[in-house]
Parts: sequence; C-alpha cells; structure tokens
Amino acid sequence: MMTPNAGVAVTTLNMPASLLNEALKEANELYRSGAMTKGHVAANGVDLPGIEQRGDSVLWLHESGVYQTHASLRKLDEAMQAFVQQLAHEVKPKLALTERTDAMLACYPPGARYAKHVDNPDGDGRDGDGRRIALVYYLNDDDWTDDDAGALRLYHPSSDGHDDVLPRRDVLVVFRADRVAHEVLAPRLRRRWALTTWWCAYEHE
Ligand SMILES: O=C(O)CCC(=O)C(=O)O
Ligand SMILES: [Fe+2]
Repeated sequence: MMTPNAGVAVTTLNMPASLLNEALKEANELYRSGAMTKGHVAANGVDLPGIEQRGDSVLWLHESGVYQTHASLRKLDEAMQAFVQQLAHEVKPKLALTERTDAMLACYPPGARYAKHVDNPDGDGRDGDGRRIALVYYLNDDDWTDDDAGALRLYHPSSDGHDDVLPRRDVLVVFRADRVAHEVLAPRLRRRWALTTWWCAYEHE
C-alpha cells in the first residue's frame, strides 16, 4: 500500500476484469435510466444544491434497492468492506470503527468537478464518532490515461503540496474523512465513476 502523505493510502483491490466490466455496465445503465440525482453539499446543517461546488450525480445503492438487481456493484461494495475489516485491525490503536455508511455511486460527466473540501469537517454532528475514513474505489474503463484527467487531488495537511491520483480502474484511495482536504478535477471526455463508502469511528486520545 502506497502512502503519499499523512492520512492517505492508495492501493488496488485486484478484482477480476469480468466483475469490473459488469459493474461499469450496471453503473452506466443506472445513469441512463435517470436513477441518479445531483450531489448535494451541506452548509450549516442545510442541504444546498451544489451546482458550483459539485457536479457529480449520485445514487445510494443499498437505500435505493438496486443491489437486488445489480449484483456486481454489490460485490464490489462487499470487497471494500472486507478490506476495511482487515484495516480495522491495523488502525485499532488509533481508531475504534463503529459503523459504515451506505455505498455512494458517483458519476462525474465530462467537465464536472468537486471543489476542495473535507468530507467531515465538523464531526458530522455526532457524538464523537462521525465519519473518519473515506474509501473511494474507481470503476472506470481500463484504458484511462493522463489525457482523460479527472484526478483526485489530495492536499498535504501541513504544506501547500498535494498529490494527484488518477481514477484508474480498481484503484482504491483511503483517507481521513475528518482531516484530508481534497478535490475532484474534471474528467475531460469520459464519464468518471467512483464507489465511495465512509466509516465512522471514535478516535482514541
Ligand atoms: O471521486 C472521488 O475521487 C472523490 C469524491 C469526493 O470527494 C466525495 O464524494 O466527497
Ligand atoms: Fe470528498
């Protein structure tokens, strides 16, 4: 697992190509069917349409009931969950994981971005166990290149520096949802797909 800076890790899940092809088909089918809705940003506890800030379309997969019919997406969600169960052991001295969120399927059409933000800057309004870990897994075509753009830009916590991660198929980025500022740069010509889950945790002193 590569760790480009504090609070960030980049790895792959090594899922079979057939499963990834099928999941991408399912995702495109959901997009075409009109099941996905514009992503929102919360400000001061009020949910605002984030036209300027955020151009993706999203679908909460468990809640929407699509796992009944979209088994490949469900299997990828399960693989991410299995990954976290291993990780839980490693992070135990620092974090006590409590629960996960639903999986969010997100599509960035060409030109869509998500401006710099921290996912959980204020504890999520929970009693110490807001979202602490974000996992973002990319479902894109297997020939995604620099020219396709759409990197996830992760800012270093204590300097102006940043690292860009291209949203290549099967790449999993794990980062601190309560600390790491990041932004999504717009993909140039293709739809950019990601499956995201968050884990809530208490942080030990
Ligand atoms: O798709 C990505 O690379 C990250 C998306 C993101 O930052 C978010 O949904 O909060
Ligand atoms: Fe984010």
